[in-house]
Amino acid sequence: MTPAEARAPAKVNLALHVTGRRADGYHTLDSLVVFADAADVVLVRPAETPSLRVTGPRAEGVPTDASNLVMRAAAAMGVAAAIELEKHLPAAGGIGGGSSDAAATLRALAAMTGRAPPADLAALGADVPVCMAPGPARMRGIGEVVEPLATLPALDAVLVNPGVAVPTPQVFARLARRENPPLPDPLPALADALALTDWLAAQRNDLEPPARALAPGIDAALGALAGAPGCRLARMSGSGATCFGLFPDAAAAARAAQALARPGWWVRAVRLGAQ
Ligand SMILES: C[C@](O)(CO)[C@H](O)COP(=O)(O)OP(=O)(O)OC[C@H]1O[C@@H](n2ccc(N)nc2=O)[C@H](O)[C@@H]1O
Ligand SMILES: Nc1ncnc2c1ncn2[C@@H]1O[C@H](COP(=O)(O)OP(=O)(O)OP(=O)(O)O)[C@@H](O)[C@H]1O
Repeated sequence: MTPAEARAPAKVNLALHVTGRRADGYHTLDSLVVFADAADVVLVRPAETPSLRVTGPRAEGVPTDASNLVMRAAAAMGVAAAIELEKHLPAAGGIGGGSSDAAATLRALAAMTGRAPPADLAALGADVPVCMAPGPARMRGIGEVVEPLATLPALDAVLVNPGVAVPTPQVFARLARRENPPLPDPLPALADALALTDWLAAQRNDLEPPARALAPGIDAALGALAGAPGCRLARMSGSGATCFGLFPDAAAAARAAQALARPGWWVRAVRLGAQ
């Protein structure tokens, strides 16, 4: 067995409609998901006993014990491995840090051992199924129903995390309304980035109002993005607090990222949906 590496790209919910709640308390979603060219990196090596080392610029505060989702992913595959997790993405940030790391671990361990990943991916986290093959997708159920959208146009964006960790369960618990309209079915044909952006403006992230009530820093991030020259749409991803702004091209996104930089904020110009 030789070591293997996998990238764990940031997940962005371009739209996130909460459509109901199941008897077990999990919410049903209808979400348009894309991935960014900003990522954590997972490296796995064969070992007698499982171990984890967390490195990188965003390692602080990330669990290094069995509660880390990469360790839970390895345990679910029944593989003992020495894992190195290089953190670049803010944790508890609404861009699937833990879920994308778990999915990357499963891909790396599958490459290292030849074993198949476990069948019940959602048991590791509702975002793990969509993170298994990172690409544009419509996600439904509680996250286990994933429909790839190969033709979705790529977008130039800026991600802003205002430095507040927002626990996902608290955001769902504060929803004023659990039954909301789903995305249109089927989705319309969206020829280019501008058509996609215009259409997205009429969709929602239903978790944005409860997250804003919990973490006022989100208002500041959304306001700053919306006021950046060229920004066509500013919205929160997942359960927050990371927000994204959509821009006409990579140069406008890069200029905005530079202008938005401030202490305590994580700001990145990214390309969404072009993996
Ligand atoms: C909000 C999203 O980020 C949208 O992509 C995800 O659905 C959250 O995915 P995740 O972080 O992998 O979520 P999990 O770790 O499975 O769940 C964390 C908590 O969020 C709530 N949760 C999550 C997903 C879902 N469909 N309904 C929920 O109510 C539950 O309280 C759950 O205990
Ligand atoms: N590999 C990991 N990276 C980051 N956080 C992790 C990891 N494993 C476990 N955690 C824990 O999970 C919690 C948040 O996980 P995660 O980063 O997936 O949230 P999120 O980005 O808000 O997810 P989502 O976009 O699905 O709402 C944190 O409290 C953190 O302690």
